[in-house]
Amino acid sequence: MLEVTVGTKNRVEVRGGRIRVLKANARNPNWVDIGPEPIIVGRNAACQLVLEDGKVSAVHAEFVATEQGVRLRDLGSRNGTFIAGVRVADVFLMSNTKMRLGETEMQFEPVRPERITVSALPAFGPMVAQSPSMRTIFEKLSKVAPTDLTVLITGETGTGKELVAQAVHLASPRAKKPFVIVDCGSIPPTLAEATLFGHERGAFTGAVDKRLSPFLEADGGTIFLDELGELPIDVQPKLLRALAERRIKSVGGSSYREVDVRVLAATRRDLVRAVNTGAFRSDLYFRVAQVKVELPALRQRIEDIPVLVRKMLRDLGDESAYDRVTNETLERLMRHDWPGNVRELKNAVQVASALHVEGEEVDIASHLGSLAETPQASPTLGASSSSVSSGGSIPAATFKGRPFQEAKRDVLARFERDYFAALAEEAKGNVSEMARRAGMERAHVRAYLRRHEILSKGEPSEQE
Ligand SMILES: Nc1ncnc2c1ncn2[C@@H]1O[C@H](COP(=O)(O)OP(=O)(O)OP(=O)(O)O)[C@@H](O)[C@H]1O
Repeated sequence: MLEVTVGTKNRVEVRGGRIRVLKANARNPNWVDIGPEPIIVGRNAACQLVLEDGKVSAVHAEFVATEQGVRLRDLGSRNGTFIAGVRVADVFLMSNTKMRLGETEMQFEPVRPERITVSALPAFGPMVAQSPSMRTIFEKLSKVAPTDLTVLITGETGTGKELVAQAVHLASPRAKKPFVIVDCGSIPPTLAEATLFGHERGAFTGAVDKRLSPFLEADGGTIFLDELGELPIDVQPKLLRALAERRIKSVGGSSYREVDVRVLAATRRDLVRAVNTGAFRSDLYFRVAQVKVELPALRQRIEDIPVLVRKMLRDLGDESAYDRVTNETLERLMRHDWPGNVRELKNAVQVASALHVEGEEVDIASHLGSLAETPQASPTLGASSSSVSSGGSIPAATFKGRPFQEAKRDVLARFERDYFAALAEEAKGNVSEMARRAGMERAHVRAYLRRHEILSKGEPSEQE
């Protein structure tokens, strides 16, 4: 059994360095240290290192100390980042290097000694991790949580962005006040302002009732702007003003109301690139990203898998089931690509835990991708819309003579389809209500609805 104890080592090592501009007349010719906090270099005055060069993009490149060396990432700049004449996108700098950003020559050198020790935590609220990258993030979150700083959380789908936001709220002095989620990805562009700031009755056609702004609902607490990158460009200045002035005015309203909310935001999109392409305003980006937290994909931190599995089984009320997860299973999990990240792992653990036979192995690996990869239930396998009978037994025609894994996937797919079709009917197509009843996140419910083409003729509704 793999060792999954966390909490013994609360410090990790990263390789740091320093950079400077080589031009004699540079505004800032001094060395800038590169630590575990990213240093953004660009023309925008809010960058940590500002370059006065018309060929440099507003937010051009980022340097950060990692375990592998200082990572230099071009942030989608127009004129590129070059090392020895080669345009680079994402590299690790290990030794003295000269690079060019736009027309600005820069120099990098590693620090001596190369390794910097930084604090790390094995858990933050409900989140656990073993990997140095996540434990460094937990350390950062524990420092940021008690403040009112805005935090921008980025990462692929299912990496835990919403969970981080909840955990930050719960670790803050605002914990007893509301935590309100606004899913910017599902706001129709024409209703963006009314959805963010509320509207008065009759303010526009269709505004039958007054609608309270989520900023007022969250007063004293935290507002979480999920999928911020999807916010329509024309409402971005209004959000920026609201954040800067800490007051809002509803659509059709006559006066401003002060609001006291802490703002957390998340996005799957690379917002910095969106800034460089003009799809996202740089001033709003810097206002929201006072602190940046980039959650690594699960495939980049596979050492977290055992502790996550153990935690998930514990949350399901059966931590001892971890003893029946074999090393082979954990190794298979660690080789998987995880397109759905921690959500995909949680899904597989839940299915494996529900289906496993008492006392036998908990075979999580055979339930991988039960959300993403399950084949559509075959129509040749019986026309009944419910292949799992009310007595719990499955008609033998469903699986007879078929390979076990394939048959199991089919049964699960049919179950998923029937479950979500019934749920959609009960909740009258309201995704938030479905999520509440199913005890799942809305994004997850939406993925199942899309997968099984439920509600595909009409838009799922998002009202709370
Ligand atoms: N470190 C962790 N420990 C335990 N559970 C986790 C962890 N990270 C994520 N999860 C679980 O994984 C699931 C997905 O997390 P979450 O919804 O926060 O992801 P997300 O990045 O916001 O996804 P999306 O971009 O699709 O909205 C949730 O059920 C969450 O509880």
